[in-house]
Amino acid sequence: MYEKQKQELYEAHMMLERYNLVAYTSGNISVRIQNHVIIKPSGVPYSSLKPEDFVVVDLDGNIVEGNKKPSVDTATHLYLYKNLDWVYSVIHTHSTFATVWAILEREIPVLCTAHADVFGEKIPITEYAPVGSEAIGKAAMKVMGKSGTVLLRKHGVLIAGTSLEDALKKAIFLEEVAKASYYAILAGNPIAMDPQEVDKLYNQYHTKYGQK
Ligand SMILES: O=C(CO)[C@@H](O)[C@H](O)COP(=O)(O)O
Repeated sequence: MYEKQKQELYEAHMMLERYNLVAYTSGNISVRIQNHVIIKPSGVPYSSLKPEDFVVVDLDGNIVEGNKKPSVDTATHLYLYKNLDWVYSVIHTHSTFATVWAILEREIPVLCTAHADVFGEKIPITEYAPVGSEAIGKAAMKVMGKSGTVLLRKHGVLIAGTSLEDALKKAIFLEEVAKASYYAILAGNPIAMDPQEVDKLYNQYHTKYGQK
């Protein structure tokens, strides 16, 4: 089933590795196709991951196809798909600088234009939630805004996207923004951007930037 989508999902996982957003087995991506979700198998190192390893589950978490155990974060991903109809891809990472903010239990304020462009709001942080159930998804939804991007307290990052490409882009830019903001705070006392300017940049970026 879904050979093309499994190949795309495999390549997306390789992108996470290429951008140094994951290490060894950490993190995972899923995509939704109608009532099915394709997700990374649990605990398989990126170096030995293959497209045919990906697991197809239904929205209740029952395995539809695959001979490996699905990601330990499957319930988290499914919670977002079941509760947010615009979500077609979910990414979880422990990307280093974003996780530093999560460990420090601090949301990321909007300090630079790249943050305003892509996310259009601060990156919020969830309450602490344990791995392995819907708890992380529930905690994420309590604080999630229009960016679909949250820091998981003491854990890492959770991103909801309208597509695999949208979620990947946010995962990559989040780490860039988390890194620049971390260094800015280390070096001085940066001031958060004016909310009106943030809205303006966000709207411009999402309606005019690139090949639109
Ligand atoms: O954060 C966690 C577990 O604490 C996960 O992201 C693991 O890092 C990857 O789990 P699998 O997707 O391989 O089950």
